[in-house]
Amino acid sequence: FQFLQSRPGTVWTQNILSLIFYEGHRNGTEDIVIMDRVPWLEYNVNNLDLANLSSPRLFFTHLPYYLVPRGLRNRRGKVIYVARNPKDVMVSYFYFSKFMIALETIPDLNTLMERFLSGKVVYSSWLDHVRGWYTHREDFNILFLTFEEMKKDLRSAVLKICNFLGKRLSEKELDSVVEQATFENMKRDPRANYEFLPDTLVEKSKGQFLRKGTVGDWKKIMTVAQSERFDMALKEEMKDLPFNCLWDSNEEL
Ligand SMILES: Nc1ncnc2c1ncn2[C@@H]1O[C@H](COP(=O)(O)OS(=O)(=O)O)[C@@H](OP(=O)(O)O)[C@H]1O
Repeated sequence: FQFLQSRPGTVWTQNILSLIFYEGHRNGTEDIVIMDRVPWLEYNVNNLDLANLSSPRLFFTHLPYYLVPRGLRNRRGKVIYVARNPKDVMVSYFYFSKFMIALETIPDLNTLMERFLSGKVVYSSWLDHVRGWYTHREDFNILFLTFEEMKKDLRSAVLKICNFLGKRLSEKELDSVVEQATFENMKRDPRANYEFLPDTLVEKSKGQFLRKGTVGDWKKIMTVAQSERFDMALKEEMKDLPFNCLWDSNEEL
């Protein structure tokens, strides 16, 4: 199982899980898109028979902790929660909303920022989402990861996932997972780059699902005033959560 909020690196983690668990995905002999390898829990897009998927069943979701299946509360099933610097999440979503036809295009960043901070966005408040999952962590068998640590040391992140899920890979297999999960290689992999999305869902001239894949892109688009407004709304609230790395000022671009 895997649980995430919107734009934190879902597709990235889906791909890592597919590469870890499916040899045919890893060695390129099978051509199954990651959406079918690790399907969406709350929205069965491709009408898969979810109950009868082979074990271990892998899903992704963007749901808050209180909406996921009750069985997970008894630590039946494992949860990987991936968090990302909320400024990067918001900026990524800003571009994503132009690209996805079903999402309302938000005209400017200030408008999005106020909605983002008050939770009036898809999947609701970033802060409540992260805080909810973190404060209820004892109820779940859960591993917290950040986009930033995955970016800094992908190999260690993949190893953490393998250890958590009890999957042993050889050094060679691990190298292959890490290599294929880099941003550049995922962009080239038609099973992972989401270019399979039809024109009825996305406006391809307006962007890409895998856009930049960097840490700190917010610095290029948010003004100092916007960043301060963001800090004021979130930093105090987050001081008891162990996600300070998300705010590290040494983030690379
Ligand atoms: N391999 C790899 N390395 C680094 N970054 C990656 C990778 N794969 C996806 N991404 C980036 O993740 C962002 C998309 O997030 P999600 O997949 O969570 O989007 S969604 O919620 O499912 O719509 C989006 O971020 P931005 O580029 O900042 O927009 C993707 O580019």
